[in-house]
Amino acid sequence: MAVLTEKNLIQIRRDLHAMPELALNEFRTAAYLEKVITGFNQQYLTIKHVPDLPTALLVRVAGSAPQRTLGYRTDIDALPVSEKTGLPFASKNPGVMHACGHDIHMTVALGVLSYFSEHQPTDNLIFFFQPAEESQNGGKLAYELGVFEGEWRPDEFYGLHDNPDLPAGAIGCRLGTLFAGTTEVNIDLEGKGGHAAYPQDANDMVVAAAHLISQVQTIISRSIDPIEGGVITLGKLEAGTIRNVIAGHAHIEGTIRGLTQVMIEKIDQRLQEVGDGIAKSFNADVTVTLNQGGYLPVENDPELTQPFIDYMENASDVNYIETKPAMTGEDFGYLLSKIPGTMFWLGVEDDSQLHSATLNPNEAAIMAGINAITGFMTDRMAR
Ligand SMILES: CC(=O)N[C@@H](CCC[C@H](N)C(=O)O)C(=O)O
Repeated sequence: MAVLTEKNLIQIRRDLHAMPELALNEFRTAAYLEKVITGFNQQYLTIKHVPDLPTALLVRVAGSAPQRTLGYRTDIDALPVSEKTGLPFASKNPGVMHACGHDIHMTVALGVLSYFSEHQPTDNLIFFFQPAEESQNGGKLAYELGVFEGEWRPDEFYGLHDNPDLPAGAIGCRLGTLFAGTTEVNIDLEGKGGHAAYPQDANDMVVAAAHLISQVQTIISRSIDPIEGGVITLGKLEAGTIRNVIAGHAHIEGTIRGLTQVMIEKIDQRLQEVGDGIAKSFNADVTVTLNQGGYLPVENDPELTQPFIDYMENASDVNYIETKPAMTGEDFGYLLSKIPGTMFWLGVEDDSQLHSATLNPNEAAIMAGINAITGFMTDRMAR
């Protein structure tokens, strides 16, 4: 097959959109990606599987006169969101949706790979199709499995995230921190259930959870420097079974975000303290489980990011926009803590936000993204 056309790419994106899979379960997605890739010119390509991370896929493109190896990473997982776009190619997997645009990410990566499979690069290229970005930190898992050893280790790593707030096809970036680090939070409150009519004989975990949730809101407003900021979102609460039974258990899930590691650790510590305080005042067992995994702040390396920005600012066909740091998280932060590189935004212009059931990225971003990235990589390899 020759380089993928815009028509091929749109079809690929729609196929991928219709078959979203959750973190570490992306088996059909990985098989689809591999099928597309095996249709490319194989002369310069080597495909690598990772037995202990079976939905990961790596492809190496051998350079003609390599001085270095450039890495390009895309994430491939979806979210537990029930799609409400009404699109003809909407998710066929009930309750699961590419609500974060990873279908666009994968399509752009395939487009760039397709280009370099026909136009041999001078440097080596590694494409990493990464499972489990939304949870389970697939990037960290891969790194710890030694996936990037030997000739599979990039010297510099690049990756994008789509952004509905930017015009379709625009490239957004900045020096330094692009995305927050995050900590996943689980809180279990254990008391004593009982009859709704006899609260004196029970220990109500709905009331304890309500107090905990309210107190947690004071961490950002009262303990954190407002100039630095931070976020705690408790997105899930489960407690009780019926109106006239006092709940003896409550379970809360959430996420903490901060732009520095110090900030994340401070918020983590305050959350633990609030949990301990609620345990004492409600005579409950409160277990706060915090897991940062690989979601470190995404730090763009200044030496590599400045040439990236220079290219994007000066390329006649790129709409470059300098962006502010965002409180979204990304486990590419972990990979960038090991291998220097740059993460950037690709504008997909939509009224719906990331993680929304109505997200409908503008597909014009696909070709614009591919052109910007192949252009940048070609320029980078010439230096
Ligand atoms: C870009 C994006 O939306 N990323 C996710 C990453 C999830 C981080 C982690 N699992 C957590 O929830 O703490 C995000 O929610 O920002």
